[in-house]
Amino acid sequence: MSYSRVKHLCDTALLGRVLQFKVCRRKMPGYNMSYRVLRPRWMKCLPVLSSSFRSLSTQPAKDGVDLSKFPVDKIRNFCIIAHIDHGKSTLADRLLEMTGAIAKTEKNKQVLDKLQVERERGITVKAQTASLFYSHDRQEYLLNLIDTPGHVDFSYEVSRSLSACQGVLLIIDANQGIQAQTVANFYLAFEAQLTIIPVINKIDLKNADPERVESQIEKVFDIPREECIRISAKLGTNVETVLQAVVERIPPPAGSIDDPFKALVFDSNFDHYRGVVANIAVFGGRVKKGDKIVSAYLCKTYEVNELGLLRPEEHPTQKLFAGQVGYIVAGMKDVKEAQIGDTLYHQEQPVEAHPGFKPAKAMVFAGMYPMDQSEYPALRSAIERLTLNDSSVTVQRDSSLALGAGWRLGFLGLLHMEVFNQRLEQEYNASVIVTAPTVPYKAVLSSAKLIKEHGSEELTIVNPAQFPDRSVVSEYLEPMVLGTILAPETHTGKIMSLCLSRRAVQKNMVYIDDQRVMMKYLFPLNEIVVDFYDLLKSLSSGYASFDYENAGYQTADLIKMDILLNGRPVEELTTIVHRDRAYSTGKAMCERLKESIPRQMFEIAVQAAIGSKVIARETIKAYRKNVLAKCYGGDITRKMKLLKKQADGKKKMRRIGNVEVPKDAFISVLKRKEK
Ligand SMILES: Nc1nc2c(ncn2[C@@H]2O[C@H](COP(=O)(O)OP(=O)(O)OP(=O)(O)O)[C@@H](O)[C@H]2O)c(=O)[nH]1
Repeated sequence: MSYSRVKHLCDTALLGRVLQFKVCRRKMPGYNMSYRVLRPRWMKCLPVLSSSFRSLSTQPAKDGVDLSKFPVDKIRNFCIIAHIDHGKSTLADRLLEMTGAIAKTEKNKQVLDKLQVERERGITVKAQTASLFYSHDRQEYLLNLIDTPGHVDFSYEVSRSLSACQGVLLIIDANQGIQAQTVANFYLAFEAQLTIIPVINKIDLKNADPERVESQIEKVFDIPREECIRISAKLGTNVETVLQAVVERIPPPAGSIDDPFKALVFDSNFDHYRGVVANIAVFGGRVKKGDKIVSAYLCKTYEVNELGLLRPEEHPTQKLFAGQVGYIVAGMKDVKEAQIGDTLYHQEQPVEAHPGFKPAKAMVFAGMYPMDQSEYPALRSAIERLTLNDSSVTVQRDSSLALGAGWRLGFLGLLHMEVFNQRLEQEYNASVIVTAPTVPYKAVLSSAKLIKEHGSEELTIVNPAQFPDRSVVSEYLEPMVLGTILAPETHTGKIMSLCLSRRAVQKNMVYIDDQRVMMKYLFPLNEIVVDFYDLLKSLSSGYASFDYENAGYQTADLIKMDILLNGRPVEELTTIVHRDRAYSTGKAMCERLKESIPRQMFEIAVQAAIGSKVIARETIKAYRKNVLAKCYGGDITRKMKLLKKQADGKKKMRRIGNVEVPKDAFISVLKRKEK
């Protein structure tokens, strides 16, 4: 068997089955077995093989399960939503263990957080699906669980996942109580008209106060306290009640097996061997291997090569039926073919397409360039594939004088941008330069010529280098967000002054109980995007939480500020600032750059300028060789001559010297230190 064939089989889990057979025959533990049955040439596949084995060890039962025995009324589709770190992934682990989807071992921790970046950062960034088999009242149920991220930057993942569900488990930490993302996630589920089951987690903690949390839930969400379930996901306390509540309270999906086949693509990723793997929610009918299906988006026909359940690893089955959630591989080789939000139907039975998802609104834009222009094609394909898995990123071609051809990418927030960058490096081995992030400003043009050129009076500016001059603009607009802050009452003073310093306007303030306050502020997005959350956390000793939603645009007095290194403008560091902030921002950026740029053999002048007027300056001193070291005593004029020669040399170097700006300086220059 050839190497590529083995690899292919591993990926399609066929080899997994062959090896499983051998494991059973020789009665050996699956893990070690993999090394024994391999021939030396196959050893190269070990990483892939071991992951196949891991998946085998995590899904012992229900091989070849007949999904037709789960009619729609025996199916429940639900999401787990919560604020960051309230225990979604831990509860998902318990549910997987209790239903036998994974083995109960120490190693099986946060199994749904599969990405390296998720494990390293300890956060979920990607929603993950797992199908569970559960018996209740002597009836077998198929439960499809979707674990979602908690951070505001990934809320698009949450809203998409909700479209495949009829209910949610809203997890709330028994110690921290309701937090900003709890409120935001509650409203997402509420607007989608889903059944909400409040689950109070971490009751094992010493400071847990489930009573208080129940009162908060009653007050803020108007859900009676009797509906709350108290659990400890870590210890498994009362988790069985959660499963029962899922079956009893969440309605089964609508749709019938007799309807024409209709499925919504709610997520997808790219596999090197099989092409696009789409996660689907089947709204009606059934689909099987070999069926000819059509993508409503492109009107292209495909043949189904593989389909199955996610448990949480792929688990191929023969068919998928109405109400079920699973994956499908249909020979889509191009990333553009798998649009998230697309509808799939049978070739002979066209159906009305699902309206799809509202496109994610990018909040932060940054330039992304290859380290070396020769890496451009590889980076382009990496970005295309990663954006398939993360459809909330917008991509536009861009180029810069200094960095060559690249892209301008739009993200939902700074963490989203950092995670995307990290995934590019870890999953695609791509090394990139990311420029200073900016928010999408708008300019209302007054020049008829420009209006004609752009085809509209309003111009959105995602690249500060293209900021139009005041002379051709009647007004500038900046994006606003409505921020929600939840914090202990004792910290409100400090939080209010932080918000004021960010040009925020208070809209509302209510007590959610006798200790915690919920405040609403209207912020200019630019003021919160880089470092606001970190500062809020640090000045509230980690107790405040923050979430925001889009609040349109407002007129603002904006100007473009250039950063010059030795008199040369660095286009990638150009920023758009509010006029009142220009001096303080310019000064802070120069100071930050002074800290981030390493000293070189020549002096570097770091300047911030508006037009031709320099508003701030810092100097990075040159390394200096002691040219007088060998001059023992002697005439002063000789010393002066040596020093002058050195100074002339430095001047020349400074003129021709190229200042290298370190990669991370582009973001760090924008972070402000709060006094
Ligand atoms: N004491 C205690 N700790 C818990 C419990 N449930 C979760 N934790 C801990 O809380 C931390 C966060 O848990 P996660 O499951 O990663 O939380 P999450 O909500 O999935 O986090 P994000 O995906 O980042 O939003 C981990 O250190 C868990 O061990 C619990 O019932 N009791």
